Amino acid sequence: MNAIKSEIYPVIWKNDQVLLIDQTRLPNEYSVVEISRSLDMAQAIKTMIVRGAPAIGVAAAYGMYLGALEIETDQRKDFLQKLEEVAQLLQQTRPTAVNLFWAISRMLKTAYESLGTVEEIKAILLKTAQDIQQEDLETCYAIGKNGLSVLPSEPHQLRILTHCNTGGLATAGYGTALGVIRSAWQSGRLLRVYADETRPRLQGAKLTAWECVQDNIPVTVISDGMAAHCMKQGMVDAVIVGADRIAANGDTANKIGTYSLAVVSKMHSIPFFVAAPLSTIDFELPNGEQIPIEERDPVEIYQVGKTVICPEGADFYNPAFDVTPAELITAIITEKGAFKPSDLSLLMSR
Ligand SMILES: CSC[C@H]1O[C@H](OP(=O)(O)O)[C@H](O)[C@@H]1O
Repeated sequence: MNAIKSEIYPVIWKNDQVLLIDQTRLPNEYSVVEISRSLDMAQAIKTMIVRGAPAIGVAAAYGMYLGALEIETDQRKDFLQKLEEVAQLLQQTRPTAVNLFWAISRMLKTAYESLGTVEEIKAILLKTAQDIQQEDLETCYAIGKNGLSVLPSEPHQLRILTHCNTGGLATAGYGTALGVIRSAWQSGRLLRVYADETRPRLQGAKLTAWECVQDNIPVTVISDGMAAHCMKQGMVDAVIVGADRIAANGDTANKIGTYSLAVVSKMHSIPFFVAAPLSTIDFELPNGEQIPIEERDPVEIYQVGKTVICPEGADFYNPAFDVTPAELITAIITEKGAFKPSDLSLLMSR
């Protein structure tokens, strides 16, 4: 079997600060940003210093605690009112990943349900943020294990294509889709990963490739446009991606480019899996039509590094996510097991 390192934790609580791996500087520079204020945490999420649906949920939870520390009152009502303002600040950072809103709601619920003093509430908020982080790490290990049970049985060593980054950097650690890939590697079930570079922010080329190299997992980086060709050439046995928001019927919002991967996978009868924690499922949304799709600054399209690659006069469109219809998804792998999209309702209130 194969050993892995997988000690990549993008968010660390240490000495009354949050330490974030600066994911905008990887893979060329491993640097850590120290966050002590809720405003700085909001900025870190918006600028993608920390990114990845579960990871921004964990980051937002600590952002709520940092915001609570900034509230200087011992009056419960006043404290809760100001904590709502911190929640709004963090909710305005990125609209698609439901994990962010789930984590903020859980922190607010904790505060409202706590009957102690303001100081006692603050202490419980820290514990809740730490619980959210630990639970997500354990969830990723469970997703990794559950993913093994649905991977194709042949060939024994699989060639798995993935999109964007869904590893330790995108979660509390270990990863969702990349967590399944790690588990396959540890079990001797993986031959190679094909990582879409994932324009425009290049999370695949920069982050997934970096995580695979850290764990000595064979990885081939391809441009997004090559995925269909690789499938047509018979180079891919399965596709596994993450998710930012899954509607109740299984429609899934994920990094832009996921939908086209699903269409081509269907065309070539290649199983297409989504790996995500229950905190990514939005049971209040009946289908994917209402999932808010973040549109980011066009500079991400027309500038690569410091080089402008497009002429003056061109227009730009930069949606950060797209929605894959449930009928294109073979199974959704969660910490509770793998489910057909049509069976997601079995997971409600689990
Ligand atoms: C563990 S799934 C992470 C999910 O989030 C990513 O988006 P972003 O890099 O913009 O935060 C991408 O959609 C991944 O699939």
